[in-house]
Amino acid sequence: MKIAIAADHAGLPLKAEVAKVLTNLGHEVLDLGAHEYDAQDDYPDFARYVGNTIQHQQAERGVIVCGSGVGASVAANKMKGVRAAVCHDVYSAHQGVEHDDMNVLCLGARILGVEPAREVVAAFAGASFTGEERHRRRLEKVLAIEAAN
Ligand SMILES: O=C(CO)[C@H](O)[C@H](O)[C@H](O)COP(=O)(O)O
Repeated sequence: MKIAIAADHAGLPLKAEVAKVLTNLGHEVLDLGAHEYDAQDDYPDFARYVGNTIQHQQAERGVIVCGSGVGASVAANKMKGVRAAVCHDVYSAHQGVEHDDMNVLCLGARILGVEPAREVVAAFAGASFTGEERHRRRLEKVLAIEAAN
């Protein structure tokens, strides 16, 4: 799968680990920066880069890393077609895809250690939307909210 990743200054060190995990799992990683530390980096810019690649079908999924994961998810969810969430546990990371068709995982590098982050990223990348009727019904309702606003 093609997965876009990005991070602000706070998420930069963890982004490198995310890239390694995904590459080792056989995914194609599109690294949208930051590529060097700059304390003036702003997380909405990186959320937008990832969201744009998903909107233009240049990647199926994305991972955005900031300090807490919160800003990245708030910004990414403003973009049509993006379903982002902060997940710092393995269950949410796979269930969010399986039930909610989450396509962007947001991580907080100031919260989550490297080892748990590796497992969370692997769970996210390894999961698929189940497509069960109740999940489709709920997803349609989410998409209707998006379309109406
Ligand atoms: O955690 C974040 C947003 O939820 C981001 O990493 C922010 O950029 C964070 O606020 C960074 O804080 P800093 O004091 O500018 O390093």
